[in-house]
Amino acid sequence: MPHAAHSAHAPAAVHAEGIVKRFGPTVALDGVRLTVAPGESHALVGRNGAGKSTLVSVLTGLHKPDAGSVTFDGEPAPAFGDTAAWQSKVACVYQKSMVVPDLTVAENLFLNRFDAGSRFISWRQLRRRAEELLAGYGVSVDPMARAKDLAVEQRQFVEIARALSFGARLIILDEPTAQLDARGIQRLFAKLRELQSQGVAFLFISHHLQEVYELCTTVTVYRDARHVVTAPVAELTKDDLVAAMTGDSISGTSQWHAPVGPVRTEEPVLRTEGLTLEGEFEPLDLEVRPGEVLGLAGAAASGNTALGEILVGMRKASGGRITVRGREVKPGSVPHALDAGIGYIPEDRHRQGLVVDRSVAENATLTVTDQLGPWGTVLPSRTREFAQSMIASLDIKTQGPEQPVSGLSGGNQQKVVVARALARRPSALVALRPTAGVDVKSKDALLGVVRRVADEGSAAVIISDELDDLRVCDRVLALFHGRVVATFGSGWTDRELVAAMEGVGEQE
Ligand SMILES: Nc1ncnc2c1ncn2[C@@H]1O[C@H](COP(=O)(O)OP(=O)(O)OP(=O)(O)O)[C@@H](O)[C@H]1O
Repeated sequence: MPHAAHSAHAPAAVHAEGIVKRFGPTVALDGVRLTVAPGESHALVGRNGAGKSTLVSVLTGLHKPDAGSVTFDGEPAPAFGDTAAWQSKVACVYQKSMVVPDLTVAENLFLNRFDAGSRFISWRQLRRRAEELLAGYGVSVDPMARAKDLAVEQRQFVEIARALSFGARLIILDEPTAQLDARGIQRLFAKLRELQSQGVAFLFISHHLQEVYELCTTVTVYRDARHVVTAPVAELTKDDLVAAMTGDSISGTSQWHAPVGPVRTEEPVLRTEGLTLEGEFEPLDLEVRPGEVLGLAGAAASGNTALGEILVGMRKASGGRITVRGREVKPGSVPHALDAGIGYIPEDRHRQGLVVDRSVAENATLTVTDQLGPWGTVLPSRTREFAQSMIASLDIKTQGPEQPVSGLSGGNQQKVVVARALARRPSALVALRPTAGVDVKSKDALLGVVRRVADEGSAAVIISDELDDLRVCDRVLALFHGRVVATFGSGWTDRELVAAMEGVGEQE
């Protein structure tokens, strides 16, 4: 090998040096570096807006840096715009799928890959080639299955196999576990370790520091567009890592539990009676009192998400009813749920949350325009003022209320979604996995806001499988296969709650 003469080590899978990237007045990357060794699993962590996604765009050829250099395997990165050449070096598996849902796995694997000479490729041939390719990477997925019918981690395997088949030896995973349950995560990690042993390198971006410790050997921290530290994971405690991310030393907050308050006797704000959705969850009577945060814990297919979607009017129950402060809510209608006082923090900001080309201020006030001026007029000053208070209380990193939401980092966009839900001062706040994609420190701030909404007399429901989300709850119901299998006060241990969500908890 040409490089071997110079170094005992193989050249880095990727080496980036002095990378600068500006968006107008924003410096998204300020001379950062990153080196990932072959076969290494390297974590990149940082708070929302630190520059992680921007670096990924630079490393995958989507953004041209204003300064700096990138090499793959010791060779200069391909020319900007030469997509095929970039594909042979690196690929990123995003939270949002890049596969075409209606096509089969085989078709997705070979999409845009037939040269003119192979126009008449037969289905049988396509299938055989797909089978070989998948088997080559130890991926057991039916090549004839439609992509949309795959489990999330199977879809990720297909995307990884596709990238490797182009020759890439570096795979970037951007929050890959966001939509996976505990078993899915273990299957994904097992596959990543197997590929790593074959020399494939991974750059792993996650706000779940626990996963960083489980999977990665090295970690790099960025803060405010700058490189802060690169170190073996084993040499940094979780507190060190958080301190590097935030620039100060905070600790212990994630272990915080809601204090045990007095038993509340007021009439419930939110109540369900016999609420059910056939095939999703069994009839359920819930009562959430003023000042209470109720957690609905459950893994994928537990029914907790369907229940949340019914509470906020996105789906219609097959039986039962919902009342807010004694008033029945018309089923299956988001506007009616809003009118009844139900505020909603959705899970998927890309689809349900925002009008991305509008400003932070406009998005934050979308549900309250009737309160921002007399007779239906919207006073810009009032809108700005309201947005500014939200930016401060949720710590939204933005140039100001006028900045389009499209220019915010993912986690900061999620905070705008939260601001919008809070704007109406809802009687009952329903949050679906509210902190997905939000950094550790903002997570605490955001959950603190939910807690505060309740403390001021509203009811709140958090639907999640994230233990940190559930820690702020006064009471947690664990759902498994559509049934409540356990109820916890605020003193549960991680083990017992996880066990209940996995269906092995003690029955009540
Ligand atoms: N297209 C864009 N236009 C303007 N500003 C942008 C654009 N993309 C990113 N930025 C800004 O660059 C900075 C870095 O954003 P980036 O998305 O890289 O952060 P991140 O670390 O990935 O955050 P998150 O954890 O929230 O995803 C932020 O201040 C963001 O507002």
